[in-house]
Parts: sequence; structure tokens; C-alpha cells
Amino acid sequence: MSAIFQIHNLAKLNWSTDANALNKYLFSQISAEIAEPTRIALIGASGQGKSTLLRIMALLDTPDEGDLLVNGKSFQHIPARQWRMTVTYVAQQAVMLPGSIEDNLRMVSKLHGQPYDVSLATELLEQLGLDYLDLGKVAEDCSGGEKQRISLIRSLLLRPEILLLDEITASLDINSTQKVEALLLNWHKQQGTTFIWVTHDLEQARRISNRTWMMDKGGLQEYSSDAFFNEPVANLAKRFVGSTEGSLH
Ligand SMILES: Nc1ncnc2c1ncn2[C@@H]1O[C@H](COP(=O)(O)OP(=O)(O)OP(=O)(O)O)[C@@H](O)[C@H]1O
Repeated sequence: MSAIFQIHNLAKLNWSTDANALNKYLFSQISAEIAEPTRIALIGASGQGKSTLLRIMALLDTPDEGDLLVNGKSFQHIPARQWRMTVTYVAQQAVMLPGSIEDNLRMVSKLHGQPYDVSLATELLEQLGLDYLDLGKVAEDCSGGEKQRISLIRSLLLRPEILLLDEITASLDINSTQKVEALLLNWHKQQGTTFIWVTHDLEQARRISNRTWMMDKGGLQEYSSDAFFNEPVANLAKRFVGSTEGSLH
């Protein structure tokens, strides 16, 4: 049986035209395989290309070299819209579609020709503490944290096989962050959805993952989260090269 997701020798050229730029590539020779449903924390210092890698995985940006395969099929043979129903990106800055909150929740299913699951939407709104919202409210008028959670629900309604989560709790308070983490851990358990979650919060990375991918110096290293986070903090810090943002307490 094919792996759920494969990355083969992926590279993205550095767009800097500065002849003195240190590296030709933002990242290169990135390979990884997800053989079974997995919870992955993607960590690394700012500017390493974590968001760019996720966006390429969702075909929102193009790789300069290499291949991506979902269930054994290359991205070159799958229409982007179909690909994104399987590999769905949730952005850090949630963008609301025009219309109401309900329009937003319905619209994505409509765009992808899937029935709108109203009971699931209601359940997810409740689990994320959004059941107080008037669904007729203009989505654009919601707060940043509300938009973030609406956008996550919008993506979950597609029931993708792989969720790419880009710092999705960065604008949330602790209470809402806990709700998002609990919902996604439960969703993974119930639905077998793989997620790759970019976070700068190493405590969060430890809580939500069983594998850790670390981007550093243009490459990607893979670890078991148990092994990675059980190391002495000093070693961890050394591995987290160049980063001043890791916050393991
Ligand atoms: N071809 C490219 N595509 C995207 N970014 C590029 C490219 N070439 C150079 N860059 C630079 O590399 C960095 C990539 O940013 P990106 O958001 O992917 O990194 P990140 O690891 O997610 O950072 P952060 O943790 O700060 O969000 C940016 O500084 C961008 O200007």
C-alpha cells in the first residue's frame, strides 16, 4: 500500500537576486514519508521556510524541484482543487469569504461539491466555544480569534486526509488554544486525519505531536517527539539552532 504522503527531494529556490546571497535555495533536498496517520509538529527558527513548505504541500505555491505524492499519486497528475480537498491548508491569517459566518461554512462544501454537514458544523462550533455566535453575522466583522476558528471548522468540514496548520493558535487565548488542541487530537483519533502543525511554542509541539519535523539550515530533520522532547533542555536548545523563539519551560 502507498504511503499517505511522500515528499521527494523537494526544493525551493531563494528568490533573492542578491549575488552575495548565502544560499541558492530557501530549502532543498527535503524528503519525508508519512506512512500512517500521524501528528507532526513542524518547528524551526523564523524564516526557515515552514509556511512556504506547507503552502507548497497544499499546491498554493510551486516547488522548484522534487515531487509530492498523495496515496502514491504525484501532484502533477491530480487537479489542484481535488488535491486541496485531501491536503488542506489552514492559514495563520484567516481569510473570510464574503457573506455571513454560515455562508463561509457552507461555501467551501459547495465549492467542492460536497453536502454541507450542519450537525457537524454545529458540534464543531460548540467544541471551539463559538456557539454564542450569530451565524448570520458578517464573517469579516468577526474578531481575529473567531475568524481563525471559523476557518479551521471550514477546513474540517471537508474532512481532508491531511491538515496543514500554520500557527493556527497564534492569535488565540489559552482557553481557546486548549479547545483547538483538544478538538484536533480527538479529530485525529476519531477520523485518522494526519496533521502537520507549525508552531513556535515547543510546549505545544510536545503536547500535540508524536513526530517532530525541524527545519534548519535549508533542510528538514525528523524525530520521534518522545525522543526529541525528552532530551535535556540544553541539547534541545542547541538543536533549535539560531532560534530565540523556542519556549520550552
Ligand atoms: N522562493 C521563496 N519563497 C518563499 N519565501 C522565500 C523564498 N525565497 C526566500 N524567501 C524568504 O524566506 C522566508 C520564508 O518565510 P516563511 O514564512 O516560509 O518562513 P517560516 O519558517 O514560516 O517563518 P516564520 O516562523 O517567521 O513564520 C521569508 O523571509 C522569505 O522572504
